[in-house]
Amino acid sequence: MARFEENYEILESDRLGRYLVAKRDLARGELILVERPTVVGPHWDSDVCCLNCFRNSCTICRLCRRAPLCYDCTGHDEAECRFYRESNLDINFLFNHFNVVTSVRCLLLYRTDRDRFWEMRRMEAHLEKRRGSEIWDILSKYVVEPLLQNGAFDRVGDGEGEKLTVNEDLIQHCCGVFDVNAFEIRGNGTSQSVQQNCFVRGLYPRAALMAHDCVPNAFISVDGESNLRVYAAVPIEKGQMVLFNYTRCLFGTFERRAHLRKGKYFLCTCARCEDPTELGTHLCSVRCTNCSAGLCSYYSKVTKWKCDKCPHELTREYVKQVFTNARNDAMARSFEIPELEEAITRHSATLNPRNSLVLELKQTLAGELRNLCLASHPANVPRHLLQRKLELCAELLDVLRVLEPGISRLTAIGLYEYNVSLWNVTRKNFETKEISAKELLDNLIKGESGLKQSISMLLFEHPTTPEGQLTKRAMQDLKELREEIAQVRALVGSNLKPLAEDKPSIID
Ligand SMILES: C[S@@+](CC[C@H](N)C(=O)[O-])C[C@H]1O[C@@H](n2cnc3c(N)ncnc32)[C@H](O)[C@@H]1O
Repeated sequence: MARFEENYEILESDRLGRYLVAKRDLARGELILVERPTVVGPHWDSDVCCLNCFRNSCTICRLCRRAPLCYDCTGHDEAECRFYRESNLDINFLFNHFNVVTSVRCLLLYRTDRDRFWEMRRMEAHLEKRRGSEIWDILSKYVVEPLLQNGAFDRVGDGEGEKLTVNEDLIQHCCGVFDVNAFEIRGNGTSQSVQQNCFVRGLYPRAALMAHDCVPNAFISVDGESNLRVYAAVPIEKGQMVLFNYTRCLFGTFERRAHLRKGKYFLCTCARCEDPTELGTHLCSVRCTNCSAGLCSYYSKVTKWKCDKCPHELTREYVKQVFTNARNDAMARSFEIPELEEAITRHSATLNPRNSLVLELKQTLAGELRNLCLASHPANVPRHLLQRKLELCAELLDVLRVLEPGISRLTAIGLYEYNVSLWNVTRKNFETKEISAKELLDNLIKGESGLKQSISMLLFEHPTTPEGQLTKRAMQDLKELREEIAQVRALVGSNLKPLAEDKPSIID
């Protein structure tokens, strides 16, 4: 891994703490670093699951007689097994207190890898900001107390010289380090069917040094062995910070800032957060009630909702009400297409068609249309629904171009969905003779180019993740699309007509 050190250096400032900076110009898609995890473990709030693969557990380890395992796994980490075996913990301890698993793993580093233990101790946990907070009290009850009351760590460090004093602050530090720094691990190689309520996270001390920005220039992927790779999403010049988005790209500024303040303990002041229009995307803007052509955005310096077309200002109460209405609808999540359409129309009128809450409804709608297409043959899906999916994807891609430039998982998915819909709509238009064979060919070629662009981004995803599965499907689609292009090209070339009647097989 040493060779990656020529890619970045670690700097430090009062505001950011430690952060990564490019040591040389990095090209789009270039690998910046690879890191194996210091600790991988379930979120403290997860359901009981296999300690080896995080799938549903149904048995226990034959050696320590405490660790939950699944049918396929015969053991778990050796040091962890020894720890539970030698402890005086009740046989049901982990079933009653599964919340402790990841903290125990952090503490066991003291036995297994002292350097990594001290590295973990050095990581930012925001202990003082968390002390006495709601999360502190919850973790005291569910993690700290079970470990201290049961004397679980009385013997850690025995036989290795120094004895580790495990107290409340140390356990809270382990929890804080995970909350502030850990990356989610989705469907890694050993946990293909990770159960719904087992949220697995990994600690990567080097990658965790990336500072946050709401428009990142780097992205990550995690492979089947839980190794994490950091890539440049766009070209990064020497001396620029390597920036990762800690929160959700399509959240509006209020939600992003709240999420970062609550979970990462800082107020984000990036260019996107400081711009009332969110770089022109208007994700947080509300339609003006005076001129209706204008959009009102929040100017935090003067604490006012001001219109961009007229002198009108909205009251806080009004804005709060329209946001609450839309949030309630987004949370209620009706999956009926007509109801989603109705909610989108209603909230577009008060917020705006690109407001993050409306976009959330649109994403749900696009997902429903996608399910419909998957459940039936494209030929049976009404054209107006395919056309609607196209519009929704195009709108989402427009926003992503600004907020997640370069290589992006969301863009890759959007491009895939857009181009598959384009393919299907084009076929239908040709079937009904609304377009010529030449236009069919042009659109198929356009779809091929979009699909290739999507695959070029999806290829960064590990095969066992949902996006990895999508890559496989997209490659198969590309193959079929190319075959179809070859057939249509031959027909256009030989000038056969009328194509729709003579060659229905091409579009079936
Ligand atoms: C994952 S850690 C990053 C490493 C950390 N800077 C360190 O020294 O260990 C996240 C923490 O870094 C700081 N941080 C990261 N990005 C920031 C930003 N854009 N503005 C302010 N603080 C930031 C915050 O303290 C945040 O809780």
